[in-house]
Order: sequence, then structure tokens, then C-alpha cells
Amino acid sequence: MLVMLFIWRWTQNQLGIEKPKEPKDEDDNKDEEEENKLDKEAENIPVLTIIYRVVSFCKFQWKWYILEIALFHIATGVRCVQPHYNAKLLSIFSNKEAILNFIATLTNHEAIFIYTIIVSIILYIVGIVLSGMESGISSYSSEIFKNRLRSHLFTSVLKQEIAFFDKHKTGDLISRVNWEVNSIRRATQVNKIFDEIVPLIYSLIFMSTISWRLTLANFVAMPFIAFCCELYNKKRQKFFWKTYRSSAKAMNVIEESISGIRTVKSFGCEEIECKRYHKHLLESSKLNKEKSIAYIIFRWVNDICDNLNYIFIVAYAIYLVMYGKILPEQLVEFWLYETSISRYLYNINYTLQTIQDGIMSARKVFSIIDREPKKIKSGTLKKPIDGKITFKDVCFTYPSRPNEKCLENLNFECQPGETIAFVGPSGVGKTTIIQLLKRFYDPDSGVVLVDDVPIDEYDSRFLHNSIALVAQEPILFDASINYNIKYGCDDWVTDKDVEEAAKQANIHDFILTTETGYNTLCGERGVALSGGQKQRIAIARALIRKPEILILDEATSALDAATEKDIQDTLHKISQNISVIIIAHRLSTVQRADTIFVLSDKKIVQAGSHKKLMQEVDGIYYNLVNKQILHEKEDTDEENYDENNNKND
Ligand SMILES: Nc1ncnc2c1ncn2[C@@H]1O[C@H](COP(=O)(O)OP(=O)(O)OP(=O)(O)O)[C@@H](O)[C@H]1O
Repeated sequence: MLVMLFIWRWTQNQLGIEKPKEPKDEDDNKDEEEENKLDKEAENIPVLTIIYRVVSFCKFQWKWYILEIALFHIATGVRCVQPHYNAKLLSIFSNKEAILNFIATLTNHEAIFIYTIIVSIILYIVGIVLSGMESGISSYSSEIFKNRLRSHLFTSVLKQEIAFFDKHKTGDLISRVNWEVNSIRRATQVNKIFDEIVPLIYSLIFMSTISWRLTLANFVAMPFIAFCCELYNKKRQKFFWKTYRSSAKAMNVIEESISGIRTVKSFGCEEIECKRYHKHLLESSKLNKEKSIAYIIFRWVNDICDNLNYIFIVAYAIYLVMYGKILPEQLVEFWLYETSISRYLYNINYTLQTIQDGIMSARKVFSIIDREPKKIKSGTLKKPIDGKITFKDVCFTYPSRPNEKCLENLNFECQPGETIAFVGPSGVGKTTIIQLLKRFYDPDSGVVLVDDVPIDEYDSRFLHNSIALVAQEPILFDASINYNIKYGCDDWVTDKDVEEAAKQANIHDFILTTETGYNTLCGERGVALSGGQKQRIAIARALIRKPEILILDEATSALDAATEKDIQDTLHKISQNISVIIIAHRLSTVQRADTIFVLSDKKIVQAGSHKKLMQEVDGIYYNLVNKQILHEKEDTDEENYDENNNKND
């Protein structure tokens, strides 16, 4: 009973039923606290829920699991009978007298001898073949599981609201998709534990039929070993969280440095980035060193206990043989089983640790898979849109900066087919207005309406298709120009539409000059193209959708004056039928807008056409235009001066 209690306690601990406490890192800043909220929630998921979730992910490849379990049991059964036949052979040759006796009567024993050898060989071969097949199937089914889990996790990550990505670092998310899923996959090979438990039980049964006293002697050191395991596993759990954090930080440095390699190189910061990465690796190595020391101590204590137990069993066995309680050949058979017992126990402990790691990883993975994206209440309305946009008393604060109001009581209207523009100093909230219209965030108060209907009543996909955005920093995917223009609507647009959109965006001629035309690859994030080319492809990507509302957020900032004028003419033609919102610092870009809204101090302070605003000589717009004209004049004067000087030289 006592032993059972210890085993139960030990298993509980091994499986992490006692929730691991995340150690408090003194260096943690506020951002990390915010980011770790999810992990803290994850820690509270009961272990049985986690096991249930993992099992429900496994169940769809149940056929593989059943085959694997069947093969496993046959292979284990075969392996368990082997020592019996080996012992039979050994007992024949156990001493000189027995060998001479056997040779003298060889003809009598020949059949038994050959039979035993043949059975032994067959058992070995069957055991090897079945074990191999079982391992292969197990690894195959766990790979299927891993991919399925990764795919679910990735889908869940993409479903999250934009605010989620403001708080969670890319490195952490990538680490969950790779590292944590792998750790769960290892834990799902739970049959590995049966690989040890079943033969252990079989061996114990065989051993107790030989001598129940000797079999019981195996359990003498069990309580102490269980106690050591418990101490060691507590230590391991502490290390798990710390190692996870430092690996996620290291992953983040890799992601940031590689995606921003041009910035890193242009500032000559390669060494700084290497040092930053190295710092996190050192942190991780330090933790691993401590972990290894803890492991060494655990192994020492474990092995000492094991050996002492062994010595005790040997002494006890000699005693039993001496007093005729068991026969020498029985002892040989017993010993063949005995040698495997400690190996089984060690492997069980190792597998339980893997399962424990898997459970901790599963907490991290399922906390995201099960996370309901906040506030993304999507309606079902799909009625065609005319393009009227209304912002009514909209107030907004970014969730990651809850103490800084970004927009206050914003009110404006855009009639269908109108072009409106937002201008104002940098950081005043122009892009934020667009983010609210695209429902990347929901306002704290007030309402955003499209055609007098609150935008959360529209089907989210329908709304995104009706409102096309050309963002400030267009992101192109590492695929062909054709793919990038068609992105998201390749099931309803043709190659002719792609060409048409490219012509409207003034990029068609450039595409024709490339060797592979529309199949030219854009490179990761569009690195193989110039800023202006990227912007024009992004404009084509927006135009091909034939949206009812088109948003251009600094969409032509990287273009030369002539190209910008061509695109503006095209957009002007298109904008007769659709609503257009333009955000631009270059005021010449917004001059044609029906209404220009000037933002300052979180709200709209001026509104009207360019002509009207230019009449308000005390207004911000008038000043902005004058400053820009003056600036452009200074630039032209400087250029003329340089040119004259060059001529005189
Ligand atoms: N994801 C975010 N989380 C927290 N704060 C943000 C976030 N995005 C923007 N901000 C802050 O909100 C404010 C408004 O930003 P926004 O990008 O709307 O300005 P903008 O007027 O478009 O600026 P610019 O003309 O330079 O593009 C800024 O102070 C900015 O720092």
C-alpha cells in the first residue's frame, strides 16, 4: 500500500499534476508581464483537460495507433518469453558436470536442444521485425499528429485580433509552433512508456513465480528513489519556464535581425545583434548547466540507490540458494529478468519526464489554439456597399498603450463616390482611423458605419473585400508578381484582370521588361523590387478587387512626381464610382480630394476642399502647404545653385 502511494505520488508529480510555478525573473519588464499573461492562464488549465485535448488530436489517426499497439504487444510478449528459453539453454551449460552429462546423452536431448535454439532464434527475429515496424509506425503517426497540431496552431494564431500581435513577439509564436509542438509530439509517443511498463509487469510476474521474496526485494529502495525523483522533477519544472523564455528571446533576435538585415547592415550592427543573440544563448547555456548539474546529482543518487538495492538482492539471493529456498537454475532465470528491471524503471522515469514536458508545452500550445480572438464579432451582412463612411464620436486607445488616448470624439462623413483625405503631423492618428475602418481594432466608444450600418454587422471577409487598403509599408510575399496581385482573390480573377490592374497601377510596362514577366519573383517581403515598384504592385493588388472603398495610406510616397501623377490620373478616373481615402504627407497628393480633414491633437480641427482651406490663412493646412512650398523652393534653389556652380567650374 505504501509503495502504491509512493508510485501514485511520483506519477502525479511526473505528469505535472502539481502545477509548475513559473519563477519570477527580476529583469522582466512590463511588456513581458503582459505577454506572459497568456502563459499564466495556460498554467491554470487542468492537466486532465490538457490530456483530453491532446488525445482528441490523436484520435483521427486511430488506425495507426491500434496497429502500433497490436504490434507492440506481440513484440513485447515475444521479448518477455525470450529469457525463459535463454535460461533453458543456460541451465544445460550451467556447470561442467551438466555439460558432460548433456554430451553423454546428446542423442536423448538433441530434439529438445534444437527445438530450444530454433524457438530462441525465431523469437529474436519476430521480436526485431515487430519492434522495428512498431517504432516506424509510431514515428509516422506522431509526425501526422505534429503537422496537424502545427496547422491548427498556425490557423489559431492567424485568427487572433491585431492587438494580440502587438503584445506577442514573433519569436515566442514561432517557438510555440516549432519547439513546443515537437515536445508534445514526443510526449504522444506515450506507448514508449508501455514499452517499459508492460515488460516490467511481465517480468515481475515471471520473477514472482520463481521467487516472490526476491521479487519483493526489488522494492526496498523504491520510496527513497521516488523521493529523489520528486525533488529532481520540481527542479526541472522550474528550469522549463526559464529555458523557454530565453529560447523565445533568442528566436526573436534571429527573426528581427534577419527580417531587418538591411537596417542591421546599414548601421553596421551585425556584431551588436550577434552579441544580443549570444547573450540569450549564454542565459540558456547557464540554465542548461544548472539543469545538467541537477541531473548529474540525480543520476548519482539514483545509481547509488540502485546498486545498493542490487547488492542487497544478490546477498539475499545467495542466502535463499544456500538454504535451498530456490534452485541455482531458477536463480539464473530470475537474474536474466532482474537485469532488465532497473533499465525498465530508468526508462519509465525518462518517458514520464518527456510526458511532463509535453504537458507543459501543450499548455502553451492549447492556450493559443483555444483562445477566442477578442472583440472580433463578425456579422453576417453581405449587402452590396455604396461606399458611405461615417465615424460618430469615435474614441480609441491602443490596447498595448492603455493610458494614452489616440483619438477623441472623432466625427466625419464620406459620401459614396467622394474622395477624402487626412493630413496632419506625424503620429496624430491618421493610420489609426484606417485601422478602425478595416476593423483591425474596435473603438472604445462611438461607432464606425458603412452605408449607415455599423461595420461589425458586416461579414468580416466581405467587408475586407469591399474595402481595399494600400498600406504605408506594403508587404509582398515571396512569390511571383502575378500571385501578389491576385493575392486573396485568385479564385475569381483572371490573368487579364491582373494585367488590367497592373496597367492602372502603372507597373505593367516594368513587368514586361523583366525576363519572366508576371512570373518574376518578388523576393521575401518584396526585397527584389524597388520601393516604388512594390507600391505600384500593392496598388494593383487593391484595384484588382474592384473595391467600393479604396484606402491609400502614403501609397505613392516612394514614387517620382511623374509616375505619381499618372497613377493619380488613373485613380481620379476610378474614384468617380468609388469612395477613396487618401493619407499623404505630400500635400500635392491630396489637393484633388473633395474634402480634406486636418488632424491635430487627436481630433479633426479643419475640414474642407483645398481651395476652402487655403482661404483660412490662420489654419494649420495653410501653414502646412506654405511650409511645404517653401521647402520645395529651397530644394529647387539649391539644385539650381549646384547646377550653375558646376557649369562655371
Ligand atoms: N500598434 C500600436 N500600439 C500602440 N500604439 C500605437 C500603435 N500604432 C500606432 N500607435 C501610436 O498611435 C499614435 C497614432 O499613430 P498613427 O500611426 O495613426 O499616426 P499617423 O498619423 O498615421 O502617423 P504617420 O503620419 O507618421 O504615419 C502614435 O502615437 C503611435 O505611436
